[in-house]
Amino acid sequence: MAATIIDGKAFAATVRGQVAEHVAALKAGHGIVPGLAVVLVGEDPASQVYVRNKGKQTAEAGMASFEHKLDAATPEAELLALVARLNADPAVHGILVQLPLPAHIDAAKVINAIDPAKDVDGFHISNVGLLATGQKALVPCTPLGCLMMLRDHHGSLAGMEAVVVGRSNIVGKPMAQLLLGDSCTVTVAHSRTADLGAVCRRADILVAAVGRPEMIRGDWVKPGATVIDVGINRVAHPDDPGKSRLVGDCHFDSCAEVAGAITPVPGGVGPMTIACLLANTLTACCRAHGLPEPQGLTA
Ligand SMILES: Nc1nc2c(c(=O)[nH]1)N[C@@H](CN(C=O)c1ccc(C(=O)N[C@@H](CCC(=O)O)C(=O)O)cc1)CN2
Repeated sequence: MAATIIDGKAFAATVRGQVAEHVAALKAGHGIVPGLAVVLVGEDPASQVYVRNKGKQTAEAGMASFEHKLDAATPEAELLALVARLNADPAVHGILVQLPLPAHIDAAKVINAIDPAKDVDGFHISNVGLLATGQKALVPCTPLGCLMMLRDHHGSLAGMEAVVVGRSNIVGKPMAQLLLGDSCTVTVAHSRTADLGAVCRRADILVAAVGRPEMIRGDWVKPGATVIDVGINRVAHPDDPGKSRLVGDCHFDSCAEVAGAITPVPGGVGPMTIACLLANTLTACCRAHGLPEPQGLTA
């Protein structure tokens, strides 16, 4: 294996430490405690784990954590009423509705009901538009985490050729906007791109967010490229089909033989998602109170 492993778990701990320092200063200097409200509808096991971790890490950073767990059959109107209450609550600076939502709820309607200034997921159409037009926005946490890791590894990204594989609203599209903002030359590819391998081989920075286990293999990677694997896919264990294991969208061993640097799964992009959620909550709090934003924790 030739590649440097980009340790997202360690980097996320550093980011959380920086957030905690800012939070302590806000408390000491201004008596302000940033607050994050997380809303979970239903009992999806993975979502329950993510929401529990969000609450724990929010409290560890010194922020106030408000958890709202609703029954899977909660009517959409009830969820919208909760969002309206959180929008009006001055102790809440960030609101996150855990996805996916049950099928009877219109996720876009709920997301767009969140006050954009409290939309720490960066999914509200106002934040999407602000990011797309290069204005100050709240930025989706997973692509923000990828950008932080890339800046940390490379310094400047200007002039680099970036290929993002995946076109989701949560990762692919905002990732492309962020890389453009850092002056990369950006291609957005996807599962139906013609000769996807040849497109990927152009990339100095290859971001895989296509949701297909181990689809990208080493012969699609340009020698020395930086590979950011956003995929989190649970697959059967090869030695014991009764057990499962997590793999990314990249075939780690073959990609690591060719890449210059690569994020592992688990322990790469995933932990950065929650660290950036804390960073966004801090940013939203500072903006709400007209205070300077933390440096290095925003796009
Ligand atoms: N409202 C939102 N919903 C969802 C988001 C989001 O950003 N906002 N993202 C994902 C889930 N997610 C956070 O919510 C998330 C996913 C994965 C991880 C993580 O740390 N993964 C670990 C592995 C965890 C495991 O063992 O299963 C890793 O990659 O190392 C954190 C957060 C969908 N919903």
